[in-house]
Amino acid sequence: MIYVPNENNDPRVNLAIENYLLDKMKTDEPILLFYINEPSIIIGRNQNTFEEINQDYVDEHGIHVVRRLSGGGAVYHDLGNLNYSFITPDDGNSFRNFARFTEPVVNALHDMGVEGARLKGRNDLVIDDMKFSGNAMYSTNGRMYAHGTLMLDSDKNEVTNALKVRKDKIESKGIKSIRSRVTNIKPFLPEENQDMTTEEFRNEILLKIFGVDSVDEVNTYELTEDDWKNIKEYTNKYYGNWDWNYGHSPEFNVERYERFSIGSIDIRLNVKEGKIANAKIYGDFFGLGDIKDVEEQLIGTKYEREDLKKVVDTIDVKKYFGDMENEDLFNLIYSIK
Ligand SMILES: Nc1ncnc2c1ncn2[C@@H]1O[C@H](COP(=O)(O)OC(=O)CCCC[C@@H]2CCSS2)[C@@H](O)[C@H]1O
Repeated sequence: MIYVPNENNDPRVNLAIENYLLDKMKTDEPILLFYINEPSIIIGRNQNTFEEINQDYVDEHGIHVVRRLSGGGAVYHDLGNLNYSFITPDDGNSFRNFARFTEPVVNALHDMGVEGARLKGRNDLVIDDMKFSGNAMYSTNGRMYAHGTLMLDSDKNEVTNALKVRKDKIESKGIKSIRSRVTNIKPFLPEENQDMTTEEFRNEILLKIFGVDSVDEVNTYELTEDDWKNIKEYTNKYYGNWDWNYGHSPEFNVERYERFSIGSIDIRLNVKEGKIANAKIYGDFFGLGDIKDVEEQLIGTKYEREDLKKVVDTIDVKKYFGDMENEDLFNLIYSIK
């Protein structure tokens, strides 16, 4: 096994490193990568980002939103969460065999005194039936990775707040995350280890997985300047790019209705690849202009705060709707009440 040290905390970079190692480091030896992310939501490959996150909350708290290659549901990461990733050749028997890759981690946890840790169901690690680790896999061109989270000391409130589904009705063909009771590992560690940092926890797990007493004994590969050049490309092209993180979502519909002093407004949007593909506005308001003009102005706009705000600000709302403000229209289309 080869260990690739990594102290990066940016989820866009971390997922790029993992993707790069999968594509380019063609070795038969399993590679072990760890990463710790700043507050972020990591969306499953086939999910609808718009549906999985609380966008207003995410914007207010500067939480990253990044889509990964592996399937499964959305998870929340912060600096109290350690992610591990085994990158290996795909022998054809390991895909969906979660036990194969979670076993070394579960054993490491047992060695550290977390006795109750075990695999439950398809892809969860639990203690007392409470989840502390979600796992997923991705396979391409004869190579695969199996990765998982380890909630050592995450902010559990944030897990709920950031992942809260938007209140407005969004119909989608995406896969919904399974909501489960979560726990941190920390309270289950022996008392003398409960003040461990996430990095110290990582180093312990590393030693246990390699079965050695010191980091010097771990077979290590340091990323080179050339590796970094490639990793930056992956970051820009995918994980740092709105089109991948949001635009890749399945098509969905948004329906918003509100009664204003000028009458009711009912907006129906169809969003494809993250952009408004169709817009219909109904209601009993008295408009001067043809509402079709407004619908056409909305078409092609990204269903995203800044772009949408720019477009809505150019609309002469008084002409089309009567006594209301551009902000009212924006909030109706986008914000959560
Ligand atoms: N960090 C973390 N760890 C464990 N469980 C979590 C976490 N965040 C949220 N959840 C819970 O899991 C469900 C989603 O479970 P679900 O089974 O739908 O999805 C997963 O587990 C996917 C795991 C992906 C792991 C990757 C590893 C490196 S990058 S991300 C969510 O609704 C919460 O209840």
